[in-house]
Amino acid sequence: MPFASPTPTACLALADGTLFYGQGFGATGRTTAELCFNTAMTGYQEIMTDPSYAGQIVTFTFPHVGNTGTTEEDDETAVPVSEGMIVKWDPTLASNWRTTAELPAWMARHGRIGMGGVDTRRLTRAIRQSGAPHVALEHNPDGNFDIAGLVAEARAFPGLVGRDLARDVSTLQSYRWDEMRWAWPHGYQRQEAPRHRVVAIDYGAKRNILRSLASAGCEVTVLPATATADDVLALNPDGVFLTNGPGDPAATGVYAVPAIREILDRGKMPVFGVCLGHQLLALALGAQTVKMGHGHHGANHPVKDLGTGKVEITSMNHGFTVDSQSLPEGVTETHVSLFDGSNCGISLADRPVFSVQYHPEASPGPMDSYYLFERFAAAMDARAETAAS
Ligand SMILES: NC(=O)CC[C@H](N)C(=O)O
Repeated sequence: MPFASPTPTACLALADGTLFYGQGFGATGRTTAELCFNTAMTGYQEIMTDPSYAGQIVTFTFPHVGNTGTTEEDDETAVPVSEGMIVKWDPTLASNWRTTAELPAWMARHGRIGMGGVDTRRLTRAIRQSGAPHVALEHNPDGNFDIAGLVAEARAFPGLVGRDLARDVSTLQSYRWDEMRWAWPHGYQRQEAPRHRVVAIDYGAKRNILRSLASAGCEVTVLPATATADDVLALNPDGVFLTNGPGDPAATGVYAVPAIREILDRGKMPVFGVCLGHQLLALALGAQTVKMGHGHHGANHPVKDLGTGKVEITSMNHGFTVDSQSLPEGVTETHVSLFDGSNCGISLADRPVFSVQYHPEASPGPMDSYYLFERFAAAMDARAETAAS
Protein backbone atom coordinates (compact mmCIF):
# COMPACT_ATOMS: atom_id res chain seq x y z
CA MET A 1 0.00 0.00 0.00
CA PRO A 2 1.25 3.51 -0.70
CA PHE A 3 1.55 5.90 2.19
CA ALA A 4 -1.71 7.60 3.15
CA SER A 5 -0.01 10.93 3.87
CA PRO A 6 0.79 13.01 0.79
CA THR A 7 3.23 15.30 2.63
CA PRO A 8 6.81 14.30 1.93
CA THR A 9 8.91 13.71 5.04
CA ALA A 10 12.03 12.53 3.24
CA CYS A 11 14.10 13.89 0.39
CA LEU A 12 16.86 12.27 -1.62
CA ALA A 13 19.15 14.65 -3.50
CA LEU A 14 21.51 13.39 -6.20
CA ALA A 15 24.73 15.30 -6.80
CA ASP A 16 23.43 16.35 -10.25
CA GLY A 17 20.52 18.12 -8.54
CA THR A 18 17.83 15.50 -9.22
CA LEU A 19 15.41 15.24 -6.27
CA PHE A 20 13.17 12.41 -5.08
CA TYR A 21 10.58 12.97 -2.38
CA GLY A 22 8.93 10.33 -0.23
CA GLN A 23 8.02 9.25 3.26
CA GLY A 24 10.74 8.82 5.83
CA PHE A 25 10.90 5.91 8.24
CA GLY A 26 13.46 4.72 10.76
CA ALA A 27 15.84 7.37 12.07
CA THR A 28 15.45 11.07 11.34
CA GLY A 29 18.34 13.26 10.20
CA ARG A 30 20.66 13.36 7.21
CA THR A 31 23.25 11.12 5.65
CA THR A 32 25.44 11.10 2.56
CA ALA A 33 26.56 8.08 0.56
CA GLU A 34 26.95 6.44 -2.82
CA LEU A 35 23.57 5.13 -4.01
CA CYS A 36 23.29 1.64 -5.51
CA PHE A 37 20.38 -0.64 -6.33
CA ASN A 38 19.89 -4.24 -5.24
CA THR A 39 17.56 -6.56 -7.16
CA ALA A 40 17.24 -9.34 -4.54
CA MET A 41 13.64 -10.31 -3.78
CA THR A 42 14.43 -11.36 -0.20
CA GLY A 43 16.97 -10.60 2.49
CA TYR A 44 16.74 -6.85 3.04
CA GLN A 45 18.00 -7.29 6.59
CA GLU A 46 21.03 -9.31 5.52
CA ILE A 47 21.73 -6.65 2.87
CA MET A 48 21.45 -3.76 5.34
CA THR A 49 23.83 -5.54 7.76
CA ASP A 50 26.39 -6.65 5.14
CA PRO A 51 29.55 -4.69 6.08
CA SER A 52 30.42 -4.41 2.37
CA TYR A 53 27.68 -1.74 2.11
CA ALA A 54 29.57 0.79 4.26
CA GLY A 55 29.27 4.21 2.63
CA GLN A 56 26.31 3.15 0.49
CA ILE A 57 22.53 3.61 0.48
CA VAL A 58 20.58 0.77 -1.10
CA THR A 59 17.60 1.19 -3.43
CA PHE A 60 15.55 -2.01 -3.32
CA THR A 61 13.99 -2.79 -6.69
CA PHE A 62 11.71 -5.40 -5.07
CA PRO A 63 8.67 -3.42 -3.92
CA HIS A 64 7.57 -5.36 -0.82
CA VAL A 65 10.13 -4.66 1.83
CA GLY A 66 9.38 -5.20 5.51
CA ASN A 67 7.11 -8.21 5.19
CA THR A 68 9.44 -10.56 7.06
CA GLY A 69 10.22 -7.99 9.76
CA THR A 70 13.61 -8.34 11.43
CA THR A 71 15.27 -10.83 13.75
CA GLU A 72 18.72 -10.73 15.31
CA GLU A 73 19.27 -14.19 13.84
CA ASP A 74 19.49 -12.66 10.36
CA ASP A 75 22.06 -9.96 11.11
CA GLU A 76 25.21 -10.37 9.04
CA THR A 77 27.05 -8.24 11.56
CA ALA A 78 26.08 -6.64 14.87
CA VAL A 79 24.53 -3.46 13.43
CA PRO A 80 23.33 -2.29 10.01
CA VAL A 81 26.25 -0.92 8.03
CA SER A 82 24.47 0.42 4.95
CA GLU A 83 23.69 4.12 5.44
CA GLY A 84 20.04 3.82 4.50
CA MET A 85 17.38 2.27 2.31
CA ILE A 86 15.07 3.50 -0.46
CA VAL A 87 11.90 1.49 -1.17
CA LYS A 88 8.85 1.77 -3.34
CA TRP A 89 6.07 1.33 -0.78
CA ASP A 90 5.87 1.96 2.92
CA PRO A 91 7.38 -1.02 4.74
CA THR A 92 4.84 -3.83 4.83
CA LEU A 93 3.74 -5.02 8.28
CA ALA A 94 5.77 -8.03 9.33
CA SER A 95 4.16 -11.43 8.98
CA ASN A 96 6.73 -14.01 9.97
CA TRP A 97 7.11 -16.29 12.99
CA ARG A 98 10.78 -15.35 13.40
CA THR A 99 10.14 -11.58 13.62
CA THR A 100 11.21 -9.74 16.76
CA ALA A 101 10.90 -6.13 15.47
CA GLU A 102 9.24 -4.28 12.59
CA LEU A 103 11.65 -2.92 9.99
CA PRO A 104 11.02 0.83 10.71
CA ALA A 105 11.57 0.33 14.47
CA TRP A 106 14.74 -1.67 13.75
CA MET A 107 16.01 1.06 11.41
CA ALA A 108 15.27 3.74 14.02
CA ARG A 109 16.98 1.75 16.79
CA HIS A 110 20.13 1.52 14.68
CA GLY A 111 20.09 5.15 13.50
CA ARG A 112 19.44 4.26 9.87
CA ILE A 113 17.24 6.34 7.56
CA GLY A 114 14.65 4.79 5.27
CA MET A 115 12.54 6.41 2.57
CA GLY A 116 9.43 4.93 0.97
CA GLY A 117 7.00 6.03 -1.71
CA VAL A 118 9.74 6.43 -4.31
CA ASP A 119 9.52 5.57 -8.00
CA THR A 120 12.35 3.08 -7.60
CA ARG A 121 12.18 2.10 -11.28
CA ARG A 122 12.98 5.66 -12.32
CA LEU A 123 15.72 5.89 -9.71
CA THR A 124 17.21 2.56 -10.80
CA ARG A 125 17.18 3.68 -14.43
CA ALA A 126 19.07 6.82 -13.43
CA ILE A 127 21.69 4.72 -11.60
CA ARG A 128 21.99 2.31 -14.56
CA GLN A 129 22.40 5.14 -17.05
CA SER A 130 24.79 7.43 -15.17
CA GLY A 131 26.52 5.14 -12.67
CA ALA A 132 26.11 5.04 -8.89
CA PRO A 133 25.51 8.68 -7.85
CA HIS A 134 26.65 10.47 -4.74
CA VAL A 135 23.56 11.42 -2.74
CA ALA A 136 22.29 13.08 0.42
CA LEU A 137 19.20 11.65 2.15
CA GLU A 138 17.17 13.52 4.75
CA HIS A 139 14.29 12.29 6.89
CA ASN A 140 12.57 15.28 8.41
CA PRO A 141 9.04 14.87 9.84
CA ASP A 142 8.47 18.65 9.44
CA GLY A 143 8.90 18.34 5.69
CA ASN A 144 11.03 21.51 5.43
CA PHE A 145 14.05 20.69 3.32
CA ASP A 146 17.07 22.87 2.65
CA ILE A 147 17.38 21.64 -0.92
CA ALA A 148 20.48 23.65 -1.85
CA GLY A 149 22.19 22.39 1.31
CA LEU A 150 21.26 18.77 0.55
CA VAL A 151 22.56 18.96 -3.02
CA ALA A 152 25.77 20.57 -1.74
CA GLU A 153 26.20 17.72 0.76
CA ALA A 154 25.68 15.16 -2.00
CA ARG A 155 28.34 16.92 -4.10
CA ALA A 156 30.75 17.01 -1.16
CA PHE A 157 30.53 13.25 -0.56
CA PRO A 158 34.04 12.00 -1.31
CA GLY A 159 32.94 8.80 -3.07
CA LEU A 160 34.29 5.30 -2.59
CA VAL A 161 37.28 5.44 -4.92
CA GLY A 162 40.45 5.56 -2.84
CA ARG A 163 38.57 4.83 0.41
CA ASP A 164 39.81 2.16 2.79
CA LEU A 165 36.67 1.28 4.74
CA ALA A 166 37.68 -2.26 5.72
CA ARG A 167 39.64 -1.04 8.71
CA ASP A 168 36.49 0.73 10.05
CA VAL A 169 34.27 -2.35 9.98
CA SER A 170 36.81 -5.07 10.79
CA THR A 171 37.02 -6.71 14.21
CA LEU A 172 39.47 -5.05 16.61
CA GLN A 173 40.43 -8.32 18.26
CA SER A 174 40.84 -11.88 17.11
CA TYR A 175 38.11 -14.38 18.02
CA ARG A 176 37.04 -17.96 17.40
CA TRP A 177 33.89 -18.76 15.37
CA ASP A 178 32.10 -22.11 15.72
CA GLU A 179 28.48 -21.49 14.66
CA MET A 180 27.32 -23.38 11.58
CA ARG A 181 24.78 -22.48 8.90
CA TRP A 182 21.07 -22.31 9.77
CA ALA A 183 19.29 -25.62 9.28
CA TRP A 184 15.79 -26.80 10.03
CA PRO A 185 14.66 -27.72 12.68
CA HIS A 186 17.45 -26.64 15.07
CA GLY A 187 18.52 -23.32 13.54
CA TYR A 188 22.14 -22.44 14.15
CA GLN A 189 24.21 -25.17 15.79
CA ARG A 190 27.77 -25.30 17.08
CA GLN A 191 30.28 -27.37 15.18
CA GLU A 192 31.59 -30.46 16.95
CA ALA A 193 34.75 -31.85 15.40
CA PRO A 194 36.38 -29.42 12.98
CA ARG A 195 39.05 -30.93 10.71
CA HIS A 196 40.91 -27.85 9.48
CA ARG A 197 42.39 -24.84 11.22
CA VAL A 198 41.50 -21.75 9.18
CA VAL A 199 42.44 -18.13 9.73
CA ALA A 200 39.90 -15.72 8.25
CA ILE A 201 41.18 -12.17 7.73
CA ASP A 202 38.20 -9.91 8.44
CA TYR A 203 37.93 -7.04 5.97
CA GLY A 204 34.22 -6.73 6.83
CA ALA A 205 33.09 -10.35 7.10
CA LYS A 206 29.50 -11.47 6.79
CA ARG A 207 28.59 -13.99 9.47
CA ASN A 208 27.30 -16.49 6.95
CA ILE A 209 30.79 -16.75 5.47
CA LEU A 210 32.13 -17.76 8.87
CA ARG A 211 29.19 -20.16 9.31
CA SER A 212 29.82 -21.66 5.87
CA LEU A 213 33.46 -22.27 6.80
CA ALA A 214 32.38 -23.86 10.09
CA SER A 215 29.84 -26.07 8.30
CA ALA A 216 32.61 -27.19 5.90
CA GLY A 217 34.60 -28.45 8.90
CA CYS A 218 36.85 -25.46 9.56
CA GLU A 219 37.89 -24.32 13.02
CA VAL A 220 37.83 -20.59 12.31
CA THR A 221 39.96 -17.92 13.94
CA VAL A 222 39.10 -14.41 12.77
CA LEU A 223 41.88 -11.80 12.66
CA PRO A 224 41.59 -8.03 12.07
CA ALA A 225 42.03 -6.60 8.56
CA THR A 226 45.47 -5.23 9.49
CA ALA A 227 46.80 -8.66 10.55
CA THR A 228 50.34 -9.25 9.29
CA ALA A 229 51.63 -12.45 7.70
CA ASP A 230 53.41 -13.15 11.01
CA ASP A 231 50.09 -12.85 12.91
CA VAL A 232 48.44 -15.28 10.49
CA LEU A 233 51.26 -17.82 10.19
CA ALA A 234 51.84 -17.85 13.98
CA LEU A 235 48.50 -19.68 14.24
CA ASN A 236 49.84 -22.40 11.94
CA PRO A 237 46.67 -22.53 9.81
CA ASP A 238 45.81 -25.29 7.33
CA GLY A 239 44.18 -22.63 5.14
CA VAL A 240 43.66 -18.86 4.97
CA PHE A 241 40.38 -17.19 4.06
CA LEU A 242 40.08 -13.59 2.80
CA THR A 243 36.65 -12.11 3.50
CA ASN A 244 34.36 -9.66 1.74
CA GLY A 245 34.36 -6.01 2.78
CA PRO A 246 33.59 -2.40 1.82
CA GLY A 247 35.45 0.33 -0.01
CA ASP A 248 38.13 0.44 -2.68
CA PRO A 249 40.32 -2.70 -2.82
CA ALA A 250 43.30 -0.65 -4.00
CA ALA A 251 43.09 1.51 -0.85
CA THR A 252 42.74 -1.48 1.51
CA GLY A 253 45.48 -3.16 -0.50
CA VAL A 254 48.04 -0.73 0.89
CA TYR A 255 48.32 -2.92 4.00
CA ALA A 256 46.42 -6.07 2.94
CA VAL A 257 48.34 -6.82 -0.26
CA PRO A 258 51.81 -7.02 1.34
CA ALA A 259 50.39 -9.33 4.03
CA ILE A 260 48.69 -11.58 1.47
CA ARG A 261 51.84 -11.69 -0.71
CA GLU A 262 53.90 -12.77 2.24
CA ILE A 263 51.33 -15.41 3.23
CA LEU A 264 51.46 -16.76 -0.33
CA ASP A 265 55.26 -16.79 -0.32
CA ARG A 266 55.91 -18.24 3.13
CA GLY A 267 52.90 -20.43 3.84
CA LYS A 268 52.13 -22.95 1.14
CA MET A 269 48.57 -23.58 2.39
CA PRO A 270 45.27 -23.24 0.45
CA VAL A 271 43.93 -19.68 0.21
CA PHE A 272 40.31 -18.81 -0.62
CA GLY A 273 38.95 -15.28 -1.07
CA VAL A 274 35.46 -13.83 -1.55
CA CYS A 275 34.54 -10.46 -3.06
CA LEU A 276 36.89 -7.89 -1.49
CA GLY A 277 39.04 -10.90 -0.57
CA HIS A 278 39.02 -11.88 -4.26
CA GLN A 279 40.00 -8.38 -5.32
CA LEU A 280 42.80 -8.22 -2.75
CA LEU A 281 44.13 -11.63 -3.81
CA ALA A 282 44.09 -10.46 -7.45
CA LEU A 283 46.01 -7.30 -6.47
CA ALA A 284 48.52 -9.40 -4.50
CA LEU A 285 49.06 -11.56 -7.59
CA GLY A 286 49.77 -8.47 -9.71
CA ALA A 287 46.37 -7.74 -11.32
CA GLN A 288 44.42 -4.48 -11.16
CA THR A 289 40.96 -3.46 -9.95
CA VAL A 290 38.68 -0.77 -11.40
CA LYS A 291 35.46 0.98 -10.33
CA MET A 292 32.34 -0.21 -12.15
CA GLY A 293 29.48 2.00 -13.35
CA HIS A 294 26.54 0.75 -11.30
CA GLY A 295 28.15 -2.45 -10.02
CA HIS A 296 26.44 -5.76 -9.29
CA HIS A 297 24.05 -6.01 -6.35
CA GLY A 298 21.45 -8.78 -6.33
CA ALA A 299 20.74 -12.44 -5.82
CA ASN A 300 20.17 -13.72 -9.35
CA HIS A 301 23.44 -13.08 -11.16
CA PRO A 302 24.41 -15.90 -13.55
CA VAL A 303 28.07 -16.86 -13.45
CA LYS A 304 29.81 -19.44 -15.61
CA ASP A 305 32.41 -21.74 -14.12
CA LEU A 306 34.84 -21.95 -17.04
CA GLY A 307 36.34 -25.16 -15.65
CA THR A 308 33.14 -27.22 -15.60
CA GLY A 309 30.99 -25.20 -18.01
CA LYS A 310 28.29 -25.08 -15.33
CA VAL A 311 26.28 -21.93 -14.69
CA GLU A 312 25.55 -20.97 -11.09
CA ILE A 313 23.06 -18.34 -9.97
CA THR A 314 24.85 -16.18 -7.48
CA SER A 315 24.49 -13.47 -4.90
CA MET A 316 26.51 -10.36 -5.73
CA ASN A 317 27.45 -7.10 -4.10
CA HIS A 318 30.37 -5.25 -5.59
CA GLY A 319 31.12 -1.87 -7.13
CA PHE A 320 34.74 -2.60 -8.07
CA THR A 321 35.96 -5.41 -10.31
CA VAL A 322 39.15 -7.21 -11.21
CA ASP A 323 40.30 -6.19 -14.68
CA SER A 324 40.64 -9.58 -16.39
CA GLN A 325 42.99 -8.06 -18.99
CA SER A 326 45.43 -7.36 -16.18
CA LEU A 327 45.67 -10.95 -14.89
CA PRO A 328 49.34 -11.96 -15.02
CA GLU A 329 50.82 -15.26 -16.32
CA GLY A 330 49.98 -18.15 -14.05
CA VAL A 331 46.67 -16.67 -12.86
CA THR A 332 43.68 -18.29 -14.57
CA GLU A 333 40.27 -16.69 -14.96
CA THR A 334 37.93 -19.40 -13.61
CA HIS A 335 34.50 -17.69 -13.59
CA VAL A 336 32.83 -14.93 -15.60
CA SER A 337 29.60 -12.96 -15.23
CA LEU A 338 27.03 -13.88 -17.88
CA PHE A 339 25.52 -10.39 -17.48
CA ASP A 340 28.55 -8.41 -18.65
CA GLY A 341 31.49 -10.81 -19.02
CA SER A 342 33.33 -9.28 -16.06
CA ASN A 343 35.75 -11.37 -14.04
CA CYS A 344 34.13 -13.49 -11.33
CA GLY A 345 36.91 -15.83 -10.25
CA ILE A 346 40.61 -16.62 -10.43
CA SER A 347 42.94 -19.42 -9.41
CA LEU A 348 46.61 -20.30 -9.49
CA ALA A 349 47.42 -23.19 -11.79
CA ASP A 350 49.91 -24.89 -9.51
CA ARG A 351 48.42 -24.36 -6.03
CA PRO A 352 45.00 -24.36 -4.33
CA VAL A 353 44.78 -20.56 -4.23
CA PHE A 354 41.47 -19.30 -5.60
CA SER A 355 38.81 -16.64 -5.15
CA VAL A 356 35.44 -15.50 -6.46
CA GLN A 357 33.87 -12.08 -6.90
CA TYR A 358 30.41 -13.23 -5.82
CA HIS A 359 29.03 -14.51 -2.51
CA PRO A 360 28.96 -18.31 -2.18
CA GLU A 361 27.60 -17.88 1.37
CA ALA A 362 24.44 -16.28 -0.11
CA SER A 363 22.49 -14.62 2.73
CA PRO A 364 20.51 -13.63 0.85
CA GLY A 365 20.55 -15.65 -2.31
CA PRO A 366 20.79 -19.10 -3.86
CA MET A 367 23.03 -21.84 -2.50
CA ASP A 368 24.48 -22.90 -5.87
CA SER A 369 28.02 -21.88 -4.98
CA TYR A 370 28.43 -23.52 -1.58
CA TYR A 371 30.64 -26.11 -3.32
CA LEU A 372 33.48 -23.57 -3.13
CA PHE A 373 33.69 -23.95 0.66
CA GLU A 374 33.83 -27.73 0.16
CA ARG A 375 36.52 -27.25 -2.49
CA PHE A 376 38.54 -25.23 0.03
CA ALA A 377 38.10 -27.99 2.66
CA ALA A 378 39.04 -30.67 0.10
CA ALA A 379 42.22 -28.73 -0.75
CA MET A 380 43.13 -28.76 2.96
CA ASP A 381 42.36 -32.52 3.13
CA ALA A 382 44.63 -33.12 0.14
CA ARG A 383 47.42 -31.11 1.75
CA ALA A 384 47.10 -33.08 5.00
CA GLU A 385 47.25 -36.37 3.06
CA THR A 386 50.37 -35.27 1.19
CA ALA A 387 52.02 -34.24 4.45
CA ALA A 388 51.14 -37.60 6.04
CA SER A 389 52.44 -39.76 3.16
N1 LIG B 1 31.07 -7.45 -1.13
C1 LIG B 1 32.32 -7.01 -1.21
O1 LIG B 1 33.25 -7.59 -0.63
C2 LIG B 1 32.54 -5.73 -1.97
C3 LIG B 1 33.94 -5.50 -2.40
C4 LIG B 1 34.24 -4.06 -2.81
N2 LIG B 1 34.02 -3.16 -1.70
C5 LIG B 1 33.38 -3.65 -3.99
O2 LIG B 1 32.46 -2.88 -3.85
O3 LIG B 1 33.61 -4.11 -5.09
